[in-house]
Amino acid sequence: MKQSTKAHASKPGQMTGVIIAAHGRHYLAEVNGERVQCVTRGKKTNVAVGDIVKLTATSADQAVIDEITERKTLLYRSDQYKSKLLAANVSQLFIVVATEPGYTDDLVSRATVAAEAAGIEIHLILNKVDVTESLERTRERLKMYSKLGYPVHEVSAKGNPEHAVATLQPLLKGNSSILIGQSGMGKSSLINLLVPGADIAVREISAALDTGKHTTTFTRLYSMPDLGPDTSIIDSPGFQEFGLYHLSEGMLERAFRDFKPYLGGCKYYNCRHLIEPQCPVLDAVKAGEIAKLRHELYGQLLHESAQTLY
Ligand SMILES: Nc1nc2c(ncn2[C@@H]2O[C@H](COP(=O)(O)OP(=O)(O)OP(=O)(O)O)[C@@H](O)[C@H]2O)c(=O)[nH]1
Ligand SMILES: [Zn+2]
Repeated sequence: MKQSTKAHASKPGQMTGVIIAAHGRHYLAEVNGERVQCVTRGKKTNVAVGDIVKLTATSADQAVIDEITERKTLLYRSDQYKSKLLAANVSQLFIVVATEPGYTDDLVSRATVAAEAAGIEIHLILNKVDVTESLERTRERLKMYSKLGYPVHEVSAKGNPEHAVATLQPLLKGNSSILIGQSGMGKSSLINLLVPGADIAVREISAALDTGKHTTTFTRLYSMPDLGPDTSIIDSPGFQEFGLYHLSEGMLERAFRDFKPYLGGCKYYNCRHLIEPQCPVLDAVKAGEIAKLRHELYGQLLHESAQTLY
């Protein structure tokens, strides 16, 4: 999106930075390669990792956030009560799954729906392909996603790290990406391969934000200057749930890529594709063209969307 330079011209003393970590109302921004602690004005917590912000310095290494510049994308989750910003301005989402332990289709599919709704490209990474016993079964399960057009990249962070880097680096180059995954899939192992020094950076960020022992519970952004000036990767904590209460009915049906060919053909203009007669979406589920799992998740998300209290 083109932005008028005038609207975003900096005031005297103002700096532009990117938010690289967030913890409560405390943020860390990177400004010309330097880290600056910053806070919002008032009680606002509407800043996300990846946001480009205008800052005014309050001391040598502290600042206040004046303005969030227009976001290209915003990825978020939500529960009944409020939404939780995951990342701003990312162009692609990598969902890490593994041969072992097993991943949950419900969570993977919810992540795809969130990304589709936000206009973010989706890739899956199948890690631990060295675990051969469960490889074929996992590949079979993942066909549901490759059929939707989401690329699945096979790697082994531990078994063949060079291959993992060679596979993923070209995909990251020039893009801002976010990695998500359930605990145990090997996301940290992959981040450490892709971002040498990530461990040290996490400790430094944690100290700067004063998060104490909770070193892995916050989202952080790593610039990857070796891959170009606009390359970055966001690491987010593992998750057990992925609420999407914020998506309206209309947004939901469009966020299911598999529904697209069938939308618009329903007998009733306000068809919810649940029990209505003459619904091509339901026909496609019956015919096996849309996976049952995906349609069930759609039904569940519609239900959640009706429960929103905010
Ligand atoms: N066999 C095998 N094990 C791996 C591979 N990658 C990671 N692991 C192991 O899987 C376990 C989990 O890896 P992590 O990188 O900590 O996983 P994570 O997804 O960051 O998990 P959390 O830190 O719990 O969020 C560790 O014991 C790793 O050694 C792989 O390619 N093959
Ligand atoms: Zn319908």
